[in-house]
Amino acid sequence: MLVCVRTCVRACVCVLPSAPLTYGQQTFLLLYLSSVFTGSYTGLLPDRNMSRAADRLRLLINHLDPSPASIVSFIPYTFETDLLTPEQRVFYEENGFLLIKNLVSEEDIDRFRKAFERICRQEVKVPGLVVMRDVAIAKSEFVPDQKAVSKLQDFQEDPELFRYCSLPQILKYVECFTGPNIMAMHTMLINKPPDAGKKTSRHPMHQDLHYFPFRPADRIVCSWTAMEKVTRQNGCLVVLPGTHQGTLQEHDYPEWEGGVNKMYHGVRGYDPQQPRVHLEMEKGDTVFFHPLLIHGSGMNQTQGFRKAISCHYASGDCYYIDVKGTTQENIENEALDIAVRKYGVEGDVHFKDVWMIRGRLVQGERLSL
Ligand SMILES: CCCCCCCCCCCCCCCCC(=O)SCCNC(=O)CCNC(=O)[C@H](O)C(C)(C)COP(=O)(O)OP(=O)(O)OC[C@H]1O[C@@H](n2cnc3c(N)ncnc32)[C@H](O)[C@@H]1OP(=O)(O)O
Ligand SMILES: Nc1ncnc2c1ncn2[C@@H]1O[C@H](COP(=O)(O)OP(=O)(O)OP(=O)(O)O)[C@@H](O)[C@H]1O
Ligand SMILES: O=C(O)CCC(=O)C(=O)O
Ligand SMILES: [Fe+2]
Ligand SMILES: [Mg+2]
Repeated sequence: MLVCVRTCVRACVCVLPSAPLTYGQQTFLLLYLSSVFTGSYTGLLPDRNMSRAADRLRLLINHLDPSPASIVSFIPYTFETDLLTPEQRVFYEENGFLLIKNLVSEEDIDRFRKAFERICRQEVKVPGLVVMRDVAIAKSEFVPDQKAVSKLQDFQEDPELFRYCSLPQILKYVECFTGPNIMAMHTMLINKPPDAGKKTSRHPMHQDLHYFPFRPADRIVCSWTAMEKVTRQNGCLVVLPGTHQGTLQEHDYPEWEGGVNKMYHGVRGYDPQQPRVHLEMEKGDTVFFHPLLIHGSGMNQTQGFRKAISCHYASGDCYYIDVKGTTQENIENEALDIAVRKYGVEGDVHFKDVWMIRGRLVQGERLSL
């Protein structure tokens, strides 16, 4: 029983037997729950919900004896809505991702592709947009423009591309993870190029939370939509199921001979022997994943550019944290260097400002982000 409580802590409350727990088991569970609620656990609740959390804890305590089964509805990773089936909720709890087939229409994806091409042809100028070239291409000789782009970052000011972030069918899922107040914090269109022979088209295994100076992690989710069929051949997403239950790890540039793209940090000491899952997807399929889930993508061994569009969402009542003195300090410094160059601001700019100015409300109220 205790093992069950410890390993499936988040889901355990939904599988607790209705038989009364022993005194020791109750103590363990209560200690665990209170560490969750007081924030010593990574998946802590937002500050402003503390009093509600305390009420809930009191409620749980009252319910524990004699009937622990009455705390059935407490599943912290997802919210109860009419959308997710119990199987889908449990799948996300256990694996840290959820794949929904055929969520975005062909028509929408074709429109995003056209908007992307207009940007590559430099027919539109989008404020704040970062166009990234693959490091192998950037360092080689002339490459025609459309083919040189490996990633668009920060398309929040392009109305057509940003439509992706507000698609009602996406937001309905996002709400299950963030709750009703939703901020689009980071936008990306990835145009993974055919590998130029140096394996630079790989994206090292990482946790997206490394880049984010806001919490709680459990109220952040990424949606990633395949804009065409993605396979192991053209470098689909690779995930390590269940790693979202761990903590944020140290990230660094991997030591790759052929070079690594700017800011492509990987988890330090990545063990390639760990069981991984390749997420092959059809055009329009969408995966939602937790920011602690370790993921990356392999090299693109085809001649096509593998396209995907994505957005990171966070609950409007997430709050910023100071990452000084944490494992995230290295990415903060890099991001601030780029921000100083990009926005031409000196001195008093903070990591959180870089996020605050890019975040956009897509549903409900903008609270602390
Ligand atoms: C305000 C922005 C700050 C941002 C902050 C915060 C975080 C962003 C990530 C959020 C993450 C969310 C989730 C997880 C995401 C994981 C990722 O995807 S991380 C990777 C994201 N990558 C970036 O954000 C990189 C952004 N790119 C850039 O800033 C630029 O494209 C650039 C790499 C700085 C290149 O600038 P540019 O001026 O356009 O390029 P050039 O003048 O041609 O080259 C200058 C110099 O840089 C070399 N170079 C070019 N491309 C690359 C590359 N891809 N990788 C490494 N180096 C590159 C180029 O060779 C030149 O070098 P030289 O030595 O001077 O010749
Ligand atoms: N040292 C490392 N640090 C972080 N991530 C790594 C490291 N080495 C490989 N990876 C990542 O592991 C994932 C798997 O990559 P890789 O290209 O080796 O295999 P694959 O494409 O999944 O399968 P295969 O090429 O065998 O068909 C990719 O995300 C890759 O970037
Ligand atoms: O599309 C990919 O290759 C992975 C992108 C990714 O994980 C990221 O940018 O955070
Ligand atoms: Fe990522
Ligand atoms: Mg590969």
